[in-house]
Amino acid sequence: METHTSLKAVVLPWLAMGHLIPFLELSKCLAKKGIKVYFITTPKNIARLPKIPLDLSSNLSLISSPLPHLEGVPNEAESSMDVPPTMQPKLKMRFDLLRDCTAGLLEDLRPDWVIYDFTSHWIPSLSAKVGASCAYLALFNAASLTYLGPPCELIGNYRSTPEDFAVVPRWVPMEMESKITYHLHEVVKLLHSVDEDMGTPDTVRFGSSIEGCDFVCIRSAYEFESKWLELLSKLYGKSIIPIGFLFPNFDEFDGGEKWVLLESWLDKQEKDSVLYVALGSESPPSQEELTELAHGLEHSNLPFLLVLRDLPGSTRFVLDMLPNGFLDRVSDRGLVHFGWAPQVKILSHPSIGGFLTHCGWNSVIEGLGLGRVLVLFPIMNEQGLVARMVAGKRLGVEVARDEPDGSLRWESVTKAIRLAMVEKEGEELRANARKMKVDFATSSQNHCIGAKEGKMTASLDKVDDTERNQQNKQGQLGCPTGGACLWLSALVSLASTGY
Ligand SMILES: O=c1ccn([C@@H]2O[C@H](COP(=O)(O)OP(=O)(O)O[C@H]3O[C@H](CO)[C@@H](O)[C@H](O)[C@H]3O)[C@@H](O)[C@H]2O)c(=O)[nH]1
Repeated sequence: METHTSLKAVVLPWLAMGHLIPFLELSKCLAKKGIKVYFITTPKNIARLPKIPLDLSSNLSLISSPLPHLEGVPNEAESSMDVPPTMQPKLKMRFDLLRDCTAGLLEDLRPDWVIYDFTSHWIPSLSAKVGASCAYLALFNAASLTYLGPPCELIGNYRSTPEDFAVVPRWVPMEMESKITYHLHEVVKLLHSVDEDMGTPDTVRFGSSIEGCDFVCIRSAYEFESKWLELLSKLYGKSIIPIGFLFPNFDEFDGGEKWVLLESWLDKQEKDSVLYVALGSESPPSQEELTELAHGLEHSNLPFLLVLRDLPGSTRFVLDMLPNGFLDRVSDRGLVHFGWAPQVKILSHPSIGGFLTHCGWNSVIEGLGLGRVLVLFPIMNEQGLVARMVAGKRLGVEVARDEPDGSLRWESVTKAIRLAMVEKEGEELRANARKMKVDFATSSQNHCIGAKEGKMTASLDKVDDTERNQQNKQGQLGCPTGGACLWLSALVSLASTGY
């Protein structure tokens, strides 16, 4: 195995479980390659992460960086799952207060590379000060990122009305025949959640992160969305490295006592019979959504495992938001789990057949990576775009909502669940999803077939630095300069050879 013992990388994810987990997976890959990795996050988030495998602990250090206080954010809130959606922008402002402390750490650690998330769009200038190169790790898929647009569009915020967002963007060529766009009601909801006084908008964070980096790593693969990856590279004017799906190793997750109970219930169910229902870490359903979801599950007459968490900052228990008598009526075939659930372990159980998901990219990867057919139930962020992409690939079915207001009826929930899980017309979806397990497994093993099959790997070793720089300027190769290429080639070889 090729190793890179002299290289150091600092990794700085956003404070959200859906970001901490894949950043940690990438860190583990790099540590396996002999790169010394410093993973920076807050104390509470460190405690939430799976244990670092012993054989990697000498190369992978978790650095605890306490969050400074910010008025209006509870001191104990260290992750997006600790605050309601309305407080997310404030949590980002609190995260921005880590800038000085991060600058100090970079001075001390003197890394070759910094790998950062969209929230820390201030990393490129800090990296430059210590002579480090930087890579932005994008955790959306390429189709969604393409829809969001190039950095100038994101920073300029040129799309301003809901209607602007409900059409396929002008930079997506007609021949792509894309149907990936937001529904009007999704945009209205998104725009309502943006408060002008809440610091740097997400669009600017995304745009500046893309603009400032030496290259973009993306959690996807060429086999899955080659056309989107190619278009995105053109749009960004720099190359992007699809690093594969970073599928988490579920053996490393300690399910604890919760898992013992869940497993014993799952063991009693028939193979492929149970629908797993979970809505991620930061997308709480509204009262209307939860009511209709519960009635939809009830009327489906199928076994299910529903995961719910209390809304952060709310005085109301989520249990009290369920319809009266629901738990009793479904007790013979449904289990409701309250609190954080060992999701990857659950999804890997043979009795799980399908996954009703909010379409967070991690959940979609985890569901498809285990061959589960998806029932697509987007709630916020880019999730509507993910739902349309996955439905377009015939890997799942989206729960229909009423236009124009996006209201939900339990009948649509029941219909989508039954189609995906048992109806004859859903057989193609189930077969396609099962096949994805094989595709994702191969891709995870190889850690980014995309890069292997793409132009990057081939080009890298053949061009010298001058040529690279020229190509880089033209946006053809996107290879960072000088010694940085060493690290990049480590990443690319990691991508192409697996570990
Ligand atoms: O009870 C739980 C809840 C979540 N998870 C894990 O937490 C992660 C959740 O990630 P994801 O499914 O992507 O959901 P969110 O964290 O809610 O997603 C945020 O981050 C994603 C990646 O950027 C975006 O696609 C979403 O829109 C955004 O809301 C996954 O690994 C889950 O396995 C658990 O293990 N147990």
